[in-house]
Amino acid sequence: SHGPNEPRLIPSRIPFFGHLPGMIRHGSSYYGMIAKKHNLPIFTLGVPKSKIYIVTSPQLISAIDRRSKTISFAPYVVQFAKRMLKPSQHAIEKLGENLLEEKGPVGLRPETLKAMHDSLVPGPNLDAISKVMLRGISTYLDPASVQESSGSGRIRLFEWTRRFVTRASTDAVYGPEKNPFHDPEVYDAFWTIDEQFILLGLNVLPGLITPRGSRARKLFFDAMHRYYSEDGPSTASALIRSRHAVSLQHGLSQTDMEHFNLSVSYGLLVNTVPTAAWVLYHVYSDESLLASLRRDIGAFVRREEEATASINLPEVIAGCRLLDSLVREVLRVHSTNASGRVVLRDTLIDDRYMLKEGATLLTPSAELHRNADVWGPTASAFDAGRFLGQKKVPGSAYRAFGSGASVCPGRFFATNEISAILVMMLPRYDVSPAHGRSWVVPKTKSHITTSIMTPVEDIEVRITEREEAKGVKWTFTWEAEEEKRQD
Ligand code: HEM
Repeated sequence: SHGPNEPRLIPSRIPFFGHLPGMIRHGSSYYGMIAKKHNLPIFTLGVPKSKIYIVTSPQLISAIDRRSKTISFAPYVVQFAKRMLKPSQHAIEKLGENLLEEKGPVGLRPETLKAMHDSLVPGPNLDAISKVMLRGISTYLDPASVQESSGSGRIRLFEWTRRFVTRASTDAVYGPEKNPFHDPEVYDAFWTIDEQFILLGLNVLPGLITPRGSRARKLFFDAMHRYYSEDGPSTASALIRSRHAVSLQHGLSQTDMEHFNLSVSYGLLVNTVPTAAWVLYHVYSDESLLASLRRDIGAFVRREEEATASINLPEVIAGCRLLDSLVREVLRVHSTNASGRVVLRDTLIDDRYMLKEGATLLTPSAELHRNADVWGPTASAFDAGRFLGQKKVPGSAYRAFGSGASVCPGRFFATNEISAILVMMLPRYDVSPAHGRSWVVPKTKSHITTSIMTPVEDIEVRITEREEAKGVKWTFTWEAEEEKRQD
């Protein structure tokens, strides 16, 4: 049934399955096709046994964000846990408690989320993990390591980025001393789980449907078991320690805590890796952007002695506006998340639209990021400087990290890491396509669980040290200035 005040139902010619085949065939671009045809700020798509509201207007998103308790992201978190993390019944019950937050922000889910936000917000905790991350990245990006990775002369850009971002991010979060990802088998297992995500997520006889995925998940859980048994969390970041404390308070078993780390690693890695690789691609494939950024970053280089150079990362991140704009623009252009919510109780939004309990609500980022009413006539083009001169857009129109109560807690860390990679690369290295002289714009694909598009085929490049960088000893530091932050 469909109420008169519900968002308009878009009819489908396919009985029973409704819009499901279109959604499977076209992925998130299906919503854009329908939005364009009907030009509606919100509409309903029927699917078997349920309905989905699609929102394409930033104003309505703000109204929805204000109702985050009844139009909630939390059921997705519970579903993710049930399908992917092999939790105990007790853990699932705990996670599903107080979903509507009628007792206030208490319970496993809201308290864990708060612990994540608190430990990743700009401040001493974020500085501490950024420092460890920086150390990890600089080891991989020193000339000897880059030379080693170039073995045959070619580097697969996304795969290479994945290697050092995984290492540096997990060292930062799990602590460099006992980080389970040091074991190459754990690294491979994690990325196999990602590859087999859809099959594992079906949660039906995974051992038969995806033996590889199933084995990888077991290997990952076993590694986390060793980490917890060796008191790994005591050597970890505030993020892991505070999650650990909340889990203990809610009586989670050690096994559940170990398993829940798959979701931590997932959030930590799967979007940062492709974003960092895209940033490198966009800068190195555009000579004038490359020159501008080298000039702007150059202003932050200290040369105290002959043949030495140093950069303090927080200064560049705070002061280089083009770098900031570039990272935002890469995320805007390649973002493809649906930011799902579940309507937990009938809710009226904008005094007009009645959203019914049990329905799903999606705010597809790609659609909003291409909206010319918001971004102007160049909405579909890549423009690294867009955010330098951009007229004010509503915050809810920029969807790369979601918004409202479920906004990504890792956004500051991710931005620090992506910026750090660029700042360490640009002064020292040239990157050129391995085949031919010109860069080819790659075809892209989306992945059901990640928020960033990836190329259908990896981009092969050559990385060479710049003449002017040879023989110079580079140092990269993370010294945050407390006073600056308080301004
Ligand atoms: C470029 C990198 C990243 C992108 C594009 C990204 C994007 C997103 C998006 C779109 C959401 C969903 C928000 C919503 O639906 O409203 C999200 C949620 C989340 N992200 Fe990120 N993320 C990134 C990096 C990170 C990092 C580094 C971490 C961990 C340190 C992280 C942890 C999380 C967590 C835990 C959630 C779930 C929040 C909740 O439960 O409400 N993300 N992220």
